[in-house]
Amino acid sequence: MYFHGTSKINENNHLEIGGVDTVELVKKYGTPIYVYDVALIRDRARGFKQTFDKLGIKSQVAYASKAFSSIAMLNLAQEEGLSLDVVSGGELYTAIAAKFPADRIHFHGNNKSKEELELALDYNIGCIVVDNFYELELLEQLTLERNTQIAILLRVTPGIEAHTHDYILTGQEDSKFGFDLQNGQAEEALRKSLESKHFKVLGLHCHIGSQIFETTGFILAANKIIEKLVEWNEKYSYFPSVLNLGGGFGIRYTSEDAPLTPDNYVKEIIIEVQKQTNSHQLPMPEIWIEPGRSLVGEAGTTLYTVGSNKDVPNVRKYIAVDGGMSDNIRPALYEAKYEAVLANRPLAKVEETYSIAGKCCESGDMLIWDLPLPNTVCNDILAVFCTGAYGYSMANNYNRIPRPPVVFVENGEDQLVVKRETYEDIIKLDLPLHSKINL
Ligand SMILES: Cc1ncc(COP(=O)(O)O)c(C=O)c1O
Ligand SMILES: N[C@@H](CCCC[NH3+])C(=O)O
Repeated sequence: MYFHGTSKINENNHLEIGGVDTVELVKKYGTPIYVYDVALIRDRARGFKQTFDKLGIKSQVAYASKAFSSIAMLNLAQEEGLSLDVVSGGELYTAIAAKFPADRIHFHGNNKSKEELELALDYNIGCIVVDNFYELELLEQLTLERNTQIAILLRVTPGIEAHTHDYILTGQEDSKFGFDLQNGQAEEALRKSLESKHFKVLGLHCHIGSQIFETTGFILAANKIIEKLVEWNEKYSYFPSVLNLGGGFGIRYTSEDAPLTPDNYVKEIIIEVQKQTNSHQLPMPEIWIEPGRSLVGEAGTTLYTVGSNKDVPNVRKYIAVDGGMSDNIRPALYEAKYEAVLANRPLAKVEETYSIAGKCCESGDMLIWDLPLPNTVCNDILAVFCTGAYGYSMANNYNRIPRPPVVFVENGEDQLVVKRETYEDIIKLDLPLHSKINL
């Protein structure tokens, strides 16, 4: 049995997280419920930040809020001195509502709308990561109308195929994201940006993919970028002050995963950039990174109540929980694997193998296949580990199932940070037929 962060078995023989008994949490808040181990998030944030500080490298560690965005989460990111990566008007709006310092917000996205860019300009955010020529033109027009200047990074695709699931790869040549580094697009984007007096071109950004366990891909990407920068420095006398190498640092979902620690992920990358820039007698740029999953993924645990079961003799035993692909779509989307225990009796003898079904009307709504568990009965509490990234943020109302609440636990205290959705919430945007209500 593997426990993340502060999770452990307590004197009541229950799973405890952040000093709080999960069985008590279920009594208080019901199920399903996402529980976040705040100390683990702080620990990860400090791990990344301190590595840069110890090496004396100017940096920004931006939390990729797509992994889990809520006002309290952004407050926590701010408390830990992180910057923030947002990728939509909604994520930016959450940052504004959380009063996140504007100058530390970076705005991503491959199809930002005029309204989204205007919101970013209104709030005067730290920088916009420009993804394509359409956006470059639109942003130039908007800054011209406002007679203002905005800091930008150019997102480039370095042509790296990182070893991960196809759908979460982003750095390869055939990708919807960014300016291609090899075919001249990135250079053209740089030239256009440098010509505009409305842009302050901070530097380049790349993100090679997600759930990556090795530093090789990051190093390769950095090298390809620096190679171009050397060329561009000669041609345009331009060298960036910022090199943003994105996120994507892998975490341990199951025993098959062997992640590095935050300092190990970034140390090698920093050293390589230092080596390359030194060898070309160029200044060391600030290094920015954007971890999402590695900050919050292992900190999240989802608690479910076990309900029905079905035995298919000689084939499989199913047990169903009171959530599923509506609160965790990753198994259905990526065949993602998870580990789980019974939170109310984690030490009970393992004597069965169950497949854990969700309650949605889809055969593919399976959370875990072939999970070894004790004899499990209705009302047992199943704790699925490592659901903190892309769980709540990808939750949905399929079958009109309300989204679960989010509770933070730390030092023996629990705090509700996102309320449970209600049936009223589910229908609140609906209008009856013939209502004749216009926008
Ligand atoms: C541009 C960018 N930055 C950061 C991230 C965060 O990735 P992860 O959660 O894997 O760290 C992503 C998602 O893959 C991304 O697309
Ligand atoms: N949402 C994905 C990863 C994509 C990250 C954003 N580019 C996941 O759950 O693993």
